[in-house]
Amino acid sequence: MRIDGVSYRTIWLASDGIGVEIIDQTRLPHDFVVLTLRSLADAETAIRDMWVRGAPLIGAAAAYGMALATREDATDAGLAAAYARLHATRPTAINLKWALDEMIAALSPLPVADRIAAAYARAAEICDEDAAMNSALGDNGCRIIADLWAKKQAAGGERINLLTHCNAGWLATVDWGTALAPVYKAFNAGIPIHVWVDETRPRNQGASLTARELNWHGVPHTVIADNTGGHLMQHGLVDLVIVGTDRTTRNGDVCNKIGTYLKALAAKDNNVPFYVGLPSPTIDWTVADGVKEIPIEQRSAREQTHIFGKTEAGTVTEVQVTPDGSPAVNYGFDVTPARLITGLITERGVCPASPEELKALFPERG
Ligand SMILES: CSC[C@@H](O)[C@@H](O)C(=O)COP(=O)(O)O
Repeated sequence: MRIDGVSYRTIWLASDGIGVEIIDQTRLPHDFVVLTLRSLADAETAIRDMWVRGAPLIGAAAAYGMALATREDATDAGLAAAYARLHATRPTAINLKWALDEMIAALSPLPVADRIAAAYARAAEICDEDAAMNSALGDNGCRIIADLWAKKQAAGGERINLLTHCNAGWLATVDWGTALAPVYKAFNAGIPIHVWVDETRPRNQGASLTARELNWHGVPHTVIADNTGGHLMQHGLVDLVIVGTDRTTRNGDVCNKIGTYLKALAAKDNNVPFYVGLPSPTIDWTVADGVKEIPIEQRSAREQTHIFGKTEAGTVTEVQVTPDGSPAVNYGFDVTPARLITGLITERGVCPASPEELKALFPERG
């Protein structure tokens, strides 16, 4: 992703070869701030407090967290303690556990003295693999958009209108994004595309992050209140929905940011195709029924009762939106059952959301 002519990933090794640099996503969209993580504790805080967020980026940050941890204690006991601390930071995105397991598999067989270098090497590989998978799934999703555009253009349409929820773009991954990778590929290929951006209360990942990155890339978009999508679909103003996912079960149930399920219901009722973009580390092969089995993160009620914004004077500040004393609850995710999903867009291709089709695409895992 390029910002003001400079190419960025969302996470990279600092020039000293030790620290890990990230973009502080809590400061976006108003301020672009790069932070350096120097310890296991820094990585833990960065994930838990959502300086970095989005399933694939959480996994990449956890991998580098393990690398930082090896500098503090690379023994088996040290690795196990680091695994436990990082694993406890956020419960829903399965990429976190996937990346930690990858790191343990790479490090455990090695002598302790070799583990620091190996940990940094595997973390860098995980980042490269994420970028490559997302690029490939972007190509696969772009073909869906191109087909829809060919039909719409033949019928006299002027542009493709795509709706997305939360931020499943470049900022949620190492590069490209998941739901937004097909958008960037389509835009780069000259397909006229416009994105309806759900604001995504309570943390506003749509309004603050998706809008920010589409804006950086020059993709036409419009931010909408979370409840607007159904109305737009009823009036033919949405050609397709693409969202990301924090965990997809082997049956094809999709867990994603709270509110995704309601968009899928509205899409089904209006015959709007509803797709999910996901790199394969987001599939949890150990889980079948997403509603019953996926742990749903509950975050601080303050994220619901308060909101950040920029004043006319240019100061970023937090204000309270609820009356004093009103309780609030903050579920982070919900599960969209496979029956509501048109297709899963992966790095290997697009498949219906079913156990048989997922297994056929990933025979070595299923
Ligand atoms: C490629 S990202 C897919 C999901 O991780 C994304 O849509 C999402 O729900 C992110 O949630 P967040 O709570 O911001 O980490």
